Formats: sequence, structure tokens, C-alpha cells
Amino acid sequence: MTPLATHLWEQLLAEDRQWLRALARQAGPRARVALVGGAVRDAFLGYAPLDLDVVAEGAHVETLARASGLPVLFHPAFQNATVTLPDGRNADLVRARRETYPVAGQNPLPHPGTLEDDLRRRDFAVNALALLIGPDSELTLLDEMNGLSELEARVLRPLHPRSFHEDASRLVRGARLAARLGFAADPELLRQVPDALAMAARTPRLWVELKLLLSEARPGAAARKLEEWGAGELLPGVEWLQGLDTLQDAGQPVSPQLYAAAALHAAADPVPLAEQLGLGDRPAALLTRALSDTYFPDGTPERVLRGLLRPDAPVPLTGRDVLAMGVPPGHAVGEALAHLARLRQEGQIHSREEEQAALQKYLEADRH
Ligand SMILES: Nc1ccn([C@@H]2O[C@H](COP(=O)(O)OP(=O)(O)OP(=O)(O)O)[C@@H](O)[C@H]2O)c(=O)n1
Ligand SMILES: [Mg+2]
Repeated sequence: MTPLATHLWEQLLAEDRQWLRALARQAGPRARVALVGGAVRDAFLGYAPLDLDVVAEGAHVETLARASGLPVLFHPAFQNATVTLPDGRNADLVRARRETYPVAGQNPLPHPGTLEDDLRRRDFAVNALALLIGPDSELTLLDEMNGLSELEARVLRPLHPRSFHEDASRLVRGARLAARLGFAADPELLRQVPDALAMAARTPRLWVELKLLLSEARPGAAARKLEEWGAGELLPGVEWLQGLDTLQDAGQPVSPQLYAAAALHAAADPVPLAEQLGLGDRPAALLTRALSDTYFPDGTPERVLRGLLRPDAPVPLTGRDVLAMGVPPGHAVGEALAHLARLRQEGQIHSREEEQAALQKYLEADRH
């Protein structure tokens, strides 16, 4: 048992270690059970892994998953079991497999394989480490693809020359990881960028990953990576997305919807982009409201987006402004605001000064 394997193991939640130990014991000495992918990567980097992917070789996955007594959703085609852990998180238990791509861009076909095959089929070396858990809980780190040294160097390298051609979504996954973890692109990644772009339209998973990018902690930084790598065409509006990152850094919460709306604003043709990303109607509707002259209070998504996209947009007068101009509290305030809204809609007032002048005129007319 190496100190590193033990160290990685100790990053896991105690209840997750207990579940994994039980799985390995249940699988027995002829099988191999390993924690793989992002969980091992994150443990190495010092983040507590919460999202567990487990590979089993030489065991019957469904039986193994059900032995814990936890709720299981089993997908026979992929020999993949989703187990709901006691605290509600989902963990994936999958049969070790090789993959072939009969049609590049489409889902691969799974074939039974060894644990090593399963590591070789993955996206990046840093995601291809396995922490083996023996039947007596002995731990071994399996580094089939040189992932450790690349984790230390903080680089992302695809595992073979046709990686991005077969699965172009890896380009977007790479940008998400690079921005989130501060990793750099290996020259081999950059060499494969054109392959991914050529396949993008035929790779539904790429658009799923791009939508996930909008839910990263700092989507603007991830979009910037895509641009730096020569793939800026996948997501327009990097400057605005980065502007939203800056607002978030300053403590303003920004939802994925808001990021999506900003990207749509930058798109030459927003309708197909919204469709490809599966955004639904809400980001487009948010964008329309943000670009309108309707009043929205400070801190609302409409106002945040308007401040970004139309920094010179006049800020309409509010009830407080109307009170400050001497209107008594009560229905008169609402009437004055309604009057201003009407003028705004008719295009008669275009600035804060014009709003004030129009209100002054309205109040004077009222007095006479
Ligand atoms: N197109 C893909 C998707 C996933 N994987 C592999 O499956 C693992 C788990 O996938 P996922 O949970 O999507 O990614 P993580 O690496 O765990 O990253 P995240 O923190 O974003 O979940 C990855 O680490 C990687 O080994 C892959 O090779 N190719
Ligand atoms: Mg994950």
C-alpha cells in the first residue's frame, strides 16, 4: 500500500470509503474494483471527491450494486448501475469496458474489457488514474496512462491521436477542466482542436458539455480557454461571459441562465444556438427583458444583464425618486410611475434627465 494511495483514499468521505470497502469485499478476490476518473484526480488535487465513478472487472455489476441494499437504477446495455448513496448523491458503478466508435461523434459501443482497457478509453491522462480497492481493503494506485506526472505538471493530454475526432466533446470537457483547475493544454490537445471543430455539428455530446460549461463556477474563464485554443466559434460572447465572472468574483450571484442569455446576445443567430445547447426559452426571454426599457430593481438578473450589455441604458425613476420629488406617498406615486412608463414605451423619454423633466412637467400640470 503506497503512501500516495492511502493519502488519496483519505480524501474520501468516511461513508464513501465504507461503501467502497463493502463493494470490494463483495466482489471477491477474482474481481477488481477501482475508483476512477474525476474522483481520483480531485483527491490528488486536494478536493474532496463527491462524485464517485467506480469500475468493476470480473464481477456482475447489477448483483454487486444491489448487494449494498441501496437504491439502484441498472442500465443493461452499458452494464452500468447508478446507486443512490444514503445522503442522496448518485454514484456510478460500471463494468470495465473497451469502446469502439462505429460512427464518430455518436455514442461508442461498449465491449467487456479489463480495467486497463477502461482507463485507455478515457479522455485525458489526468482522468485515467484508478485507485484499486482489494477485497481486504488494500489499496493500489494504477497509473496506466502516465496520469500522475501530468497531474503534477497540470497538463491535459488526449490519450490517442483520434481522441477528439471520435469524441469532440472532449475539447469542451478539456476547457472546463483547464479553467476550473488551472491546467494547460498539451501540444497534442491543441493539434486535435481542428478535428473536434470538424466533428462538432455531428457530436450531440459536445453541446451537452457546452451547456454544462455554463454551470461551471467561472464559465467566462472556460469560454476563454476555448477561444485561446482556437475554438472560440463554439461559444460567442467571451468578453461578456468574463464580465459576468468578474461580477461573480465581486459577490453578485450569476445564474447559468444569465450566462446563457449573454452568449445568445453575442450569437449571430441565437435561435439555432439556443436549440443546440438545449437552453429552452428562458434565457432568450431574459435577454429580451434585459434589453427592454422596462424597470427592474437592482440585483435582478434583468438589471445585471442590462448593466453589462447596455451600460449606458437610462436607469428609470423609481417610487423613491418620485417621492423625493415631492409626490405624497399613496396612489399618486403609482400614477406618476405609470405616466413615465407610458412615455418610455412611446419613445418620448430616453434618459434619466428626460425622465426627471417629464415628471416635473406632469407634477406641474397636476397642480394647475
Ligand atoms: N467524454 C468523456 C466523458 C467522461 N470520460 C471519463 O469519465 C470520467 C467521469 O466523467 P465526468 O463525471 O463527466 O467527469 P469528471 O472527470 O468526473 O469531471 P467533473 O468534475 O466535471 O464531474 C472522466 O474523468 C473521464 O475519465 C471520458 O473519458 N470521456
Ligand atoms: Mg464527475
